[in-house]
Amino acid sequence: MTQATDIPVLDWQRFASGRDADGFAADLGAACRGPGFFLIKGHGIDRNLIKQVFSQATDFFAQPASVKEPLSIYTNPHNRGWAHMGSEALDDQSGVQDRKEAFNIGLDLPRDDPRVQAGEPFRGVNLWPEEADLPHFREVMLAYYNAAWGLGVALHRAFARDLGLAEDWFAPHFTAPMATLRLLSYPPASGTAGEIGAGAHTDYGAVTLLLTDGEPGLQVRPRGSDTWLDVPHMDDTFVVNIGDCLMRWSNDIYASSPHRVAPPRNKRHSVAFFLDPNPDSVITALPGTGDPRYPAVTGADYLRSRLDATYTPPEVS
Ligand SMILES: O=C(O)CCC(=O)C(=O)O
Ligand SMILES: [Fe+2]
Repeated sequence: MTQATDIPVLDWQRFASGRDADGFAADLGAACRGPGFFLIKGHGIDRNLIKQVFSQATDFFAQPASVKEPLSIYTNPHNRGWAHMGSEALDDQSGVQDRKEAFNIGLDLPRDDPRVQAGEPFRGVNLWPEEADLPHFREVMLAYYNAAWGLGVALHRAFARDLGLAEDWFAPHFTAPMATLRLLSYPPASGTAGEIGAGAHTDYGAVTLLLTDGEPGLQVRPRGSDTWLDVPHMDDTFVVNIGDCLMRWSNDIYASSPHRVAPPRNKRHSVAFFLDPNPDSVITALPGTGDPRYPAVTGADYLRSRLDATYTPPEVS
């Protein structure tokens, strides 16, 4: 088996026209079978919107903990809100907590949405900072959430093509997804032995669209390799990686590769958009991929099981 040792850069504009004239889907498929990580340029999301997301994130994290505390993810069973430093260990076997803080929003539903009223899993309302503190936060995050959702769904047209399916095969699975927009902030390394920004893990959903700020730290260990590669940062380019759901859907044809964030030299911000499927989507081997290697699981059950392993319950006082 050939082993990919680098992370390809792909130009989305080769596919965005709707015609796959020069084999973009096959190049994308090769990246998904190899490292499971690639960079996407020509993504079509407004550069200015991306700048605003980073600047709102900087302002959000700069607030004192007492202001962020009411938004704690612990007050919310739907994976929304603020995760304080030390609340998470993405490598749940390591016993080492990640040195980062984060803020999540999900699909924005009103309080009177029947799914919210019924208490369906991952169907909560978003938690927002006070408008007086961050007046544009909500509008910027929602605009970006929708743009990233659109790009993530569009990418699945190319995955489907590569996997020999109708291009719209995945569309019904992302109509009301458990997608999470997560702002991340990593403090500079303290120099303590064994510390980690984010422990080694695979992502849980179908695909992750990541924006980085240029401060190094992200590393990937491609399938079949025991070497950690630095994931490069390119201006106005997404780092995209395959998550467990798409690996399971593709019956291991695509790789959901372990990655981690080494403690950065300087403060580091990143913005992850995790595109998980609809909660009731059943993830089972796609047609034509052979005997299933995994039992069928719903999107919601899979995400719940992984989140439960990752979070440290708050101390009971
Ligand atoms: O911050 C990053 O660059 C990656 C974060 C990550 O892998 C995650 O939160 O799942
Ligand atoms: Fe990740």
